[in-house]
Amino acid sequence: MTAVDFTSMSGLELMRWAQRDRPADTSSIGRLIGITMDEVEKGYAAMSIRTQPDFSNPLGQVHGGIAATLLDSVMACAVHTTLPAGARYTTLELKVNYIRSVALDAGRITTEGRVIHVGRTVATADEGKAFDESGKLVAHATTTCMIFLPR
Ligand SMILES: CC(C)(COP(=O)(O)OP(=O)(O)OC[C@H]1O[C@@H](n2cnc3c(N)ncnc32)[C@H](O)[C@@H]1OP(=O)(O)O)[C@@H](O)C(=O)NCCC(=O)NCCSC(=O)Cc1ccccc1
Repeated sequence: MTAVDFTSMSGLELMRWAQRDRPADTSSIGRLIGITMDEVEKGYAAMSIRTQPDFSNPLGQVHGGIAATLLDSVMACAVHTTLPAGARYTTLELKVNYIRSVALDAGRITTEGRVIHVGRTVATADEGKAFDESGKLVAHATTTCMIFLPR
């Protein structure tokens, strides 16, 4: 397998690589719960997931952590698409509103994230939105990310 030099890729190049070429057996939270990276543009990302019985909370609906994980991921990746090669980042804060419960057999949940602001040390994103298969909004979110630019 050819080694990939992540430090030489811009955030957008890295996200496009992750969408297109990342080996399916690479360990990640995305692989564990089945997140698909559907679209990546500068300042924008879209991801989806198929609901499964193991997502159940004790109330018999999809656990809120699934939407939170998707929304955290999609907004952070949207931020990442704006960063130069070698920059790192992390989520500082995440706020999720759960608008509708998601049934375990709901099917595919799609999410989108859009960047609002990218500064030297802080980035914010919103329009972290999650929709069910009928197009109904099930959750929305905002985030603040910390950026570590290369020295
Ligand atoms: C019900 C409410 C909280 C408030 O709704 P409002 O905004 O005041 O009402 P609105 O009239 O605008 O209707 C909006 C939609 O809600 C539906 N609906 C309304 N009332 C009821 C009702 N009484 N019963 C059933 N459904 C009701 C209504 O039909 C409509 O849908 P539709 O347009 O027909 O398709 C809603 O926002 C919601 O379900 N959020 C998701 C919460 C969620 O899933 N959290 C994550 C899981 S928690 C977790 O995992 C943590 C945990 C771990 C371990 C153990 C335990 C927990």
